[in-house]
Amino acid sequence: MSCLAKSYDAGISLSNTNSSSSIINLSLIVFMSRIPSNALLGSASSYAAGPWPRVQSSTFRLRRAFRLAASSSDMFKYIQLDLPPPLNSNVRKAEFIKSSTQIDDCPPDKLPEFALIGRSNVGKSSLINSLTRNDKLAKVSKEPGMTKLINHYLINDCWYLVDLPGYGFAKAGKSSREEWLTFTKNFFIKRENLVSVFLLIDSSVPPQEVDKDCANWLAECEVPFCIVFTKTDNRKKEMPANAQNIRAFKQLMSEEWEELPRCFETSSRTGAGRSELLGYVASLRELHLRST
Ligand SMILES: Nc1nc2c(ncn2[C@@H]2O[C@H](COP(=O)(O)OP(=O)(O)OP(=O)(O)O)[C@@H](O)[C@H]2O)c(=O)[nH]1
Ligand SMILES: [Mg+2]
Repeated sequence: MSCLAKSYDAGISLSNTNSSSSIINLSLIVFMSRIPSNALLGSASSYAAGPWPRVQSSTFRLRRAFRLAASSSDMFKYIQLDLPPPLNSNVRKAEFIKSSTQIDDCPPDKLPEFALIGRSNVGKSSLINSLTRNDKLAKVSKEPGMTKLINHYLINDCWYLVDLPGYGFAKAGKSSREEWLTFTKNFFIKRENLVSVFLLIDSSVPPQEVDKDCANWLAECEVPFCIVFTKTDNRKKEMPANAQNIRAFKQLMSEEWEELPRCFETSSRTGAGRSELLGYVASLRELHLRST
């Protein structure tokens, strides 16, 4: 595979290329190309309260595994690891553990975590309920700004889903936007056991600049993430079709990204994309275990 990465992705792409032997072919793609700082930081700063500090590679163990694969800041490496298929993608048990106002209050154990971020109302809490098949687990509301704290949900007693407050809530004042930034910045930077982030994008509306900015600063912070398009069942009147919105968002990202992070198309109403996302989580957990 040859590709000159223009911007950079500290992500993982999973593809089942060898179904006969039931081996998940885990393609670990690490782009270590220099980011066009004006494009990236310029757009990110349009809604960031301040410059996002770079994350130390030692902060995330999984990330350290990515780093080992790259030898220079202007190269990308493509490594394939053969892993057994995800064995434990079922959700047998899901429980709310706690809400935290700050990182120090989060559960102290080191179980692998997957955090959901995205604009207010994009469907983060609904996705948690859909993944766990429990409509009462996370609070859902038509009104944006429902989730205000870091909420930890323990799955099968061995990993966490983390619901975070949404961004881009127009009615939120400057101080609450800054609060959100401090909140999530700290979470991404300090949380050692954060394996990956799901960046949720509403497929029922055309691409939003703020979502692309969010993807860019996740990359800038070297936070591994995948993109989860939500509400694929929800066709809004007088809006382009969801598939068209998804294509347009990918197109927008491709202007800066040589290779996009892994993408999922989901609906919390119909359960579309649920098993794919859970399979992805299971494989990442396995990789995480191997890298620690
Ligand atoms: N049609 C449809 N509606 C959805 C879907 N997911 C969420 N919604 C609706 O979107 C609204 C917002 O959902 P939430 O899950 O509360 O969104 P959130 O991202 O957690 O919002 P905040 O906590 O405010 O950041 C609710 O009315 C949900 O019923 C989906 O897949 N399809
Ligand atoms: Mg919510």
